[in-house]
Amino acid sequence: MHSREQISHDEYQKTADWLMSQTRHRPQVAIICGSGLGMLADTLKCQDSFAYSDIPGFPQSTVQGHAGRLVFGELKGKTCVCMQGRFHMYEGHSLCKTTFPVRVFKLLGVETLIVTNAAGSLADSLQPGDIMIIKDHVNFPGLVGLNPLSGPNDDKFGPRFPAMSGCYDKGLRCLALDIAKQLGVASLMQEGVYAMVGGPNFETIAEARLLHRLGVDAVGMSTAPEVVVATHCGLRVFGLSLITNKVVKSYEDSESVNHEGVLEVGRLRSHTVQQLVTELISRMEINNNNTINTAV
Ligand SMILES: O=P(O)(O)O[C@@H]1C[C@H](O)[C@@H](CO)O1
Ligand code: HPA
Repeated sequence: MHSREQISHDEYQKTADWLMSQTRHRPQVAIICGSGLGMLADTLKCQDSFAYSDIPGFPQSTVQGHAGRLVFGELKGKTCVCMQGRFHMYEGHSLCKTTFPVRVFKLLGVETLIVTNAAGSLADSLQPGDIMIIKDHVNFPGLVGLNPLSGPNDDKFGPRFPAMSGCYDKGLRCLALDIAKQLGVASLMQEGVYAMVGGPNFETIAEARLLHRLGVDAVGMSTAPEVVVATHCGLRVFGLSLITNKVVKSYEDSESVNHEGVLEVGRLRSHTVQQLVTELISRMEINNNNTINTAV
C-alpha cells in the first residue's frame, strides 16, 4: 500500500490536457459508476469514449463489473463524463490514485460529481433493491489516517483543513427525493449514512453489529475518498448507494453475500437508477455554461 504517494499538479493537468485534446466535450457533471452500475454511461448521447489503458496517467480497473472506460457525452442538455469503473483501495491503488480522476474532472471544468456504489444494508428499513441517498459518510480508512489528502497540501486544489460537514449537497438530495416521488419509486428510496471499509472481504458478524450500533445504514468499499477529494476542490457532490444485500448480523443466519449477487441486483435496478440520475442531471442547475467546444 502506497498511501503516501504524491501526484503533482502537473500530472493531473497532463491527463486533463490530453483528454481535452481528444474530445470536444467540456463536462459540467461527472458520474462515477459503482459495481454493476456501468450502464449509466449508456444514456449519454454523442459519445467519445476512452479505455483507461489509453489515458495517460490513469490507473487500471481490475474488478469484475467495472469496465474501465471513460465516456464523455451529452445528457438532457448537460455535458457529462462518466467513469465506467472506479478504483478501490483494496485493488492495491494508493488513495491518491483511486481519486486521481476526481481532480482531473475538476481541471476539465466539472462542477458537480455524482457518485454511485453498491452497498450492503445494516438498517432494517433498507432492503436489497432499495436506493439510499447518501446523507453523510463515515470514512473508516480516513479516521485512521488513510486519507487521499495526506501529505503536502496542494493549495491549487483546496485548503489544508477542508470542512466535510456539508459534503453531500442538500439541494440535490431534496431534488432526488422529489424526482423519486414523480417517478413513483419513492417507496424504494430513503436517506442514510454510508460507511466505507477497506475490503476486499465482506464484514464479519461482529463487524456488522459494530457498524449497526454506530449508526451506519449501509456499508461499502469505496466512495468516501472520492467525496473527500471532490469536496476539498470545491465540487458539489451527490451520492447514491444501491442496496445489493443485507449485511449478515445474526449467527443464526445461514446466508452470505457474494460479488455476483451484488452485480445481479445492479442489473435488476439499472433502469430505475438510470432514470433517477438522468432526471437529476436534467433538473440540476449548473452555474457555468460549458457546451461542446467546436474549436477543437
Ligand atoms: O465500487 P463499489 O463500491 O460499487 O463496489 C462494491 C464494493 C466492492 O467493490 C464490491 C463488492 O461486491 O462492490
Ligand atoms: N459490504 C461491503 N461492501 C459491499 C457490500 C457489503 O455487504 N455489498 C456491496 N458492497
